[in-house]
Amino acid sequence: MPDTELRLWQHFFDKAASDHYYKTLLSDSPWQQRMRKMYDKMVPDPRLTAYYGGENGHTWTPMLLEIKAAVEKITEITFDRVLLNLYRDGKDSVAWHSDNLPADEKHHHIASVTFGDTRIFKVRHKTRKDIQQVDIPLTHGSLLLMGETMQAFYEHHIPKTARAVAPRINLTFRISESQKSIYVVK
Ligand SMILES: O=C(O)CCC(=O)C(=O)O
Ligand SMILES: [Fe+2]
Repeated sequence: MPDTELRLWQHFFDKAASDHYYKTLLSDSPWQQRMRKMYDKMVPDPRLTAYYGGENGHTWTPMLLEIKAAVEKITEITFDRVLLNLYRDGKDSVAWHSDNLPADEKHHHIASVTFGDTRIFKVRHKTRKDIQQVDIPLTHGSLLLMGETMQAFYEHHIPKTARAVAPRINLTFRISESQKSIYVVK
């Protein structure tokens, strides 16, 4: 893609491993309902989250370290945080956003792993209208690597869907960012 690099491994984890990770993460993660200030109201995020690593995150579990090691091996990048998102059904979503700058004010790669039902990951350029928006179905066991310039030039979004969908878990492996605000919501 112009201005950045996106790499997708559709079957990075095989079905047996993905099923195992999905079931365990779904039942054992400390899922939280985050609230976000919008205008003057506090509104719940349309998904549940769990954050690991850093000063304020939960302590890494052996399973998350195992997934992280596999991601690091293929990408040759070392990550130190992971944000888990749980999309319980088609009503859960994430609004158009780009991920915030880490504390070091530099953009880094972000690796995104999916377990569970497929949802569409939409990507659009922030300023160039001549670049077509892309829709990437993120399937069970997939790995998507977003390049360093992705957050500066592009926004992404998981829309709600009227289809009957099972839960989806997404893990975004990141490099040292502040925990307080992970998104810039437009
Ligand atoms: O669920 C996804 O695939 C994307 C999640 C996301 O954009 C984020 O956590 O910043
Ligand atoms: Fe994001």
